[in-house]
Amino acid sequence: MILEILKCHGSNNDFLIIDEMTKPLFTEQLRSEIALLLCNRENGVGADGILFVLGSENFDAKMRVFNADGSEASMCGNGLRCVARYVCEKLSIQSAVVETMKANLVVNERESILGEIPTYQVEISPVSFELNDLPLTLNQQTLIDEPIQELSEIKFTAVAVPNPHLIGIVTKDQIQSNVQKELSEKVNSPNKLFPDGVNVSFVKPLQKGSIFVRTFERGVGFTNACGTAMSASTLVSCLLGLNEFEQPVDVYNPGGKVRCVAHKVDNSFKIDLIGNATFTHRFQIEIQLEQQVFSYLKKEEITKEISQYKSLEEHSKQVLNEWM
Ligand SMILES: N[C@@H](CCC[C@H](N)C(=O)O)C(=O)O
Repeated sequence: MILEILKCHGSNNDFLIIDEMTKPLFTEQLRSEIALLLCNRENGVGADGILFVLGSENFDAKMRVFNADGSEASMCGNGLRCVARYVCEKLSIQSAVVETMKANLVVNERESILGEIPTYQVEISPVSFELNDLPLTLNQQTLIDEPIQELSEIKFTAVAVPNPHLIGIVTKDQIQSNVQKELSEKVNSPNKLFPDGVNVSFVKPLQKGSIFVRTFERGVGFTNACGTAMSASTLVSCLLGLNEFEQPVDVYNPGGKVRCVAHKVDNSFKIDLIGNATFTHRFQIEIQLEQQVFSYLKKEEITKEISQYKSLEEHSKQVLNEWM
């Protein structure tokens, strides 16, 4: 089978987009196997995940997200920005609704966050602090800024947006230590607390209106950034009084920077995630699904977009050098 693949990234969290809008091409099992084969950084194309873009009966498109280990996730914030751009450009529209596993989400083209970098805003919702929704097996209903005794002394907040996140506000020393890796590996191996695993973020407040977030992603490991994690971290920083609801928060990450706005209406929450949607490569591959092998027929690097994004990487590095 011959496949066209678009490689893209949001904050250097990179994905392969496979277009199934005209008709579904794969079974569930095959999507998982393709993710394992193509995301491999040694002998695959290399990516943190695959975004399958499908047609939708009631909305503009549907997104399915598979992690590099072949597991499916209910949501992907950085990936949704890339899918937003893909769908808007394909349908010649500036705004769309994309169906995801648990919600139909509004996405919009936005003015660039720096230079001419293509920028999209996506809605991150639904949000739940109920432990059953992650799931996190503890004898309580929610976990807001509290340590989990079995894990560590760090205080965590557990939130589903709707994929599961564990967010800890930490010091610079804790970010630079091995603690996050050890703890994340524990909760993403078979364990009683998080039967489905969890994305673990360490958050360092920088100054009012800006935070740094580093995330160990379920199904991948440390990535340059995780969009749902940065959204969840912004929300938690507002809930704990470090930042303000309805005000933009600059979220720095090892791959760049995004802007998030957390909204609270009565007791329900949602977050806007605004950031780059950069297309870096176009590939045509021939894939033999039964043998699980592939070869390249065409490779094209989109150099203009790769160099446009460098300005944001530089800006982010400079800011982090000042503050961290
Ligand atoms: N990188 C993504 C999240 C991808 C899914 C996550 N690893 C999970 O399993 O929940 C993002 O940008 O949100």
